[in-house]
Amino acid sequence: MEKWVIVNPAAGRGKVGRLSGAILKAARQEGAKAFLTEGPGHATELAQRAPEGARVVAVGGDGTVHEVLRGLAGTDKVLGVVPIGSGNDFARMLGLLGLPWPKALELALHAPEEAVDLGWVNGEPFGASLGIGFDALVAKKALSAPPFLRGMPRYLYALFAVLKELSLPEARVFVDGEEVYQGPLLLLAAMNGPMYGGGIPIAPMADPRDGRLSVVLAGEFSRMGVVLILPRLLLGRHLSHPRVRAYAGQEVAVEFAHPVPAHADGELLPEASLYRAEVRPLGLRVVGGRAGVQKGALSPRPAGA
Ligand SMILES: Nc1ncnc2c1ncn2[C@@H]1O[C@H](COP(=O)(O)OP(=O)(O)OP(=O)(O)O)[C@@H](O)[C@H]1O
Repeated sequence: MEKWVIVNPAAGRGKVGRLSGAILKAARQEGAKAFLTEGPGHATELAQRAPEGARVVAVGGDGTVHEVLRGLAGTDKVLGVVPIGSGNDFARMLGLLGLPWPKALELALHAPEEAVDLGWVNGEPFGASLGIGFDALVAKKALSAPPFLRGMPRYLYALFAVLKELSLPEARVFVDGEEVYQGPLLLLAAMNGPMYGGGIPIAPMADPRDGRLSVVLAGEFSRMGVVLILPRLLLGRHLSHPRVRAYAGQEVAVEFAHPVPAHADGELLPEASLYRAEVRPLGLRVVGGRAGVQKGALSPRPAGA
């Protein structure tokens, strides 16, 4: 079986770039073909070029994983991950955080594979998360934040800029063909894993092997309501809020009168007024943490050490 390692030097705020020489060398020593991405979209092209049945390892954060996933979803290629990004929610979903990179690479190249559910939305695959509405608006706003703002300050700038001009779209939401909500919508998350946004537990109950998407919907919220629910969201205690609803299903459709932003695994999607998401149960072959746990290979050391 061929093994390809795709390294995004821009991930982890430059950390992967600093480690890239050592990562490429280690991968080649293990008999893998190793590549540095040259820009956005390149990881998808590389993953598409890998032969059928190959194991393709993404080295970076959720953006890198998503790009590789776009290149291999629906094939029998196997996805491995070495999580060294600033957002690593897909790796977190697989139980892969907490390994120094050489160990994570060894696991990704040699551990047995397993299967997890695979999400699709409007023809685009997602591994951990689909977010429609507020969180995607914040991600979009962050793209135009002043360049000197990075990390959390950049996120907070975008958050408050979106809050300032908050206007909720009217939506209709269908789960497995049944209309479950009609009204103003702050956000809808259709989740395969429990977290998005770099560790925000939006759907603590999500299980990537249950054959369903966990849907969390926040309806009509005022600006102050958004600010007040944020601490509860960060603690995963938002589901009991009266304006928050949770569902699970194999198909989710969200209809708006106008296009509304959405993201898949944190990457902005083409804006649409209709999002149709579905899950392919155990439709993605991955190298996850379970095999490593069984072999005793996981340790509690910090990631990327
Ligand atoms: N060679 C490159 N130069 C610049 N950007 C690149 C390159 N290769 C890939 N990218 C882009 O880098 C982006 C960030 O990657 P990724 O999300 O994996 O890292 P991250 O540190 O987790 O970033 P984020 O803070 O966005 O979560 C991706 O959207 C990808 O398109």
